[in-house]
Amino acid sequence: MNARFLGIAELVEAPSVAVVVDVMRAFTVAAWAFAQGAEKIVLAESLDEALALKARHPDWVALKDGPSAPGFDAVNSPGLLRFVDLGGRTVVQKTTAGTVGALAVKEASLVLCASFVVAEATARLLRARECDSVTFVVTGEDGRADEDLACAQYIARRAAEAGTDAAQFLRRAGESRAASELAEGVRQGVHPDDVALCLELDRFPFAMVAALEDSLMVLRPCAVPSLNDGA
Ligand SMILES: O=C(O)[C@H](CS(=O)(=O)O)OP(=O)(O)O
Ligand SMILES: [Mg+2]
Repeated sequence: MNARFLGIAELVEAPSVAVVVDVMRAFTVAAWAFAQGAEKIVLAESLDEALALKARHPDWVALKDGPSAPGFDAVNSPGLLRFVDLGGRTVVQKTTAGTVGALAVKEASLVLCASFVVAEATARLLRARECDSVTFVVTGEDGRADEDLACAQYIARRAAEAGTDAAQFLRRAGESRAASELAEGVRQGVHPDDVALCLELDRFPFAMVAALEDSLMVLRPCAVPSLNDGA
């Protein structure tokens, strides 16, 4: 597989296949939202758009990163979201890096949103679709966030060879600036378990596919056949 790793600002043309990586915390949170029963996640362009969507659909759950704010129902924390029943709900998510990265590749023919908790399912979907050229979007810190780059490199390796060991990639993510900032209370809207939850390898068996639906970028879980199913 031909893999390239780009920051959001380096995306000059729409890739064919994009894997948008945000370990801490947008796409760990998104996976937890699906685990808690959410039907879909609308990725909002701005806080104003998130609030406008919420106003139009009062039953939707509006989620932002940083501290909570009027009009929003939840923050971008897996540790907090794992206790929320989202059965059948639509979540609207707006964050600094992850959602921006996904919206930057909305013209791609296949967009996967990923983190360590869905790494194997993401790699397996890339294999199943026989994707031989994949652009990994490293969303954090202008493409230099090591938790995102490590996860992207791990998924790329797993997509090419099933035997890759995750330990060194998880160690890099655990030593990243984002992990330190979350642990030290620099970031807001944080639960003490957030870093550990973001480093849980393959916590969930699904990948996450984003696609345009009526001009909104919508993220949905995607079941991936397990190895035992012959994939
Ligand atoms: O929620 C996060 O961890 C970050 C935003 S900040 O760095 O905490 O302000 O957003 P994300 O888009 O999930 O990287
Ligand atoms: Mg991030």
